[in-house]
Amino acid sequence: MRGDINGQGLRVGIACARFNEVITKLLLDGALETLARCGVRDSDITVAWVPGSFELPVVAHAFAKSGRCDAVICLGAVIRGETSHYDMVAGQAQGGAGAVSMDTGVPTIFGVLTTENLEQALNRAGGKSGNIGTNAALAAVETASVLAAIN
Ligand SMILES: O=c1[nH]c(NC[C@H](O)[C@H](O)[C@H](O)CO)c([N+](=O)[O-])c(=O)[nH]1
Repeated sequence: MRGDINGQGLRVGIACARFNEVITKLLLDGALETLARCGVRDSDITVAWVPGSFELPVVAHAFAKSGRCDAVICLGAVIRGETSHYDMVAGQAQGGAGAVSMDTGVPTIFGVLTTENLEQALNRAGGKSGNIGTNAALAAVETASVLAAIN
């Protein structure tokens, strides 16, 4: 069984962290462009900005429990050089996103960069290593497709 990347009719919630917005805006741009390429209508996409990656899971959970989202994407950038609590922020974002998926059954995609420095983040936000926002959007559409086939 394989999912496809046909996003027509798919409703997507995106929780995006404002912290390191210079990076997360690029991730969001990549995700939105990819969702459009997959056929997801603009009107079926809701973007919610949160202060930082630590707050992503609670908003992702609200999207998933609303009954109005077939997939949820969490976008953020946690950069070690800027914080002494890097592991806590990154851990909450990762663990929280996974918990939302398992708690609700709504695919909640972890599109949060965890890097050592800004350069590594820029490379993964549309630079030479691609765009994690694009990858997250594709994962959201494909996983929703697989779940639709199973259910
Ligand atoms: O998304 C991030 N939030 C960060 N902190 C804010 C955090 O996510 C919460 O918004 C804050 O702790 C308030 O709860 C970061 N740093 O601290 O460096 C970071 O690198 N990335």
